[in-house]
Amino acid sequence: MTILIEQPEFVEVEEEKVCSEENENELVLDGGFVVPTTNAFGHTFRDYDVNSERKDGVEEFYRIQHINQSVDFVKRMREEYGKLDKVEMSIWECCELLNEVVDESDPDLDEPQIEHLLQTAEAIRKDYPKEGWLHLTALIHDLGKVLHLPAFGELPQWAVVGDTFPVGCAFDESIVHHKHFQENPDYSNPAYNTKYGIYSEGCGLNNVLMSWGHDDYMFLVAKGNNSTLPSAGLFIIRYHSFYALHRAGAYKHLMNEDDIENLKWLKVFNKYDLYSKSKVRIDVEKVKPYYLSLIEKYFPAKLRW
Ligand SMILES: O[C@H]1[C@H](O)[C@@H](O)[C@H](O)[C@@H](O)[C@H]1O
Ligand SMILES: [Fe+2]
Ligand SMILES: [Fe+2]
Repeated sequence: MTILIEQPEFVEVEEEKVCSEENENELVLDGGFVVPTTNAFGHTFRDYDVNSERKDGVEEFYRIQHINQSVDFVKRMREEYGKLDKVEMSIWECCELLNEVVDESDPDLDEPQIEHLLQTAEAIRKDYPKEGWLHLTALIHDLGKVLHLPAFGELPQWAVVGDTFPVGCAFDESIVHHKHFQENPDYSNPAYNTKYGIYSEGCGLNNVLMSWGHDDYMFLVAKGNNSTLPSAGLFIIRYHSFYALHRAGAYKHLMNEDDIENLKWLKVFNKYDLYSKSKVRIDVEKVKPYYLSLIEKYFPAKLRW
């Protein structure tokens, strides 16, 4: 197994943690973070079928997302947004901008996004106090949602939020509201609808086109601005919405060795991303200096977006 030098080492204690988290009944994460059993609406997390006030809106969101995310669309978006010619601003300015965005795909959260960023980062910081890169990754993982704002072309929600999945090969059954893929043009295209489609065994996720949204965009921003975040941090940003992989274990045949290593950290991260969503507010001014110091360490003062 190759471990890259700048890569944070996944020490054994943490490896055990990941394993114990796989036990469905395990409610307490080592380090003290207590996983709540219900979300702010009194339902279990990520339940897309329960009759909640958000159910219909969320399903409609996924219907449109599944119809429109195709190989052609993704290629166009990556090209357009890879230019990074829309806005110039700092990471913190972007955190503040994100306050304007409410995510229509999320059955568990209807708070402004900055709350979610800080809730995730502070929860993970408590349990992994030494991993500054992980705290910062948590703070910025959803910043790509600014794509929904006018200055970024005001992309519709289906091109910004929601779970992501590969395009160019068959859509896995484990993807939320899978039935709506039937109307996607790629669904009946023989070049794109087989297990491997345009990919090959172990080709590496880096070579796989993912449905377009805030994950891949923020990855392009971090890369394009020469962030020094370790590859596990970049991987978390890029694939945190890829639940078919990190939750259901689908598409493993496309992963390479680096992906397998990085996935361990993504699984750790996901607990905090998902279960820290609550109505508990964080005192922004109090924690701001700490995050500013991390931003300074891993990013330039101004970024191209
Ligand atoms: O609704 C949520 C939300 O959009 C998250 O930001 C995304 O990462 C999740 O995968 C998605 O299910
Ligand atoms: Fe996200
Ligand atoms: Fe998130």
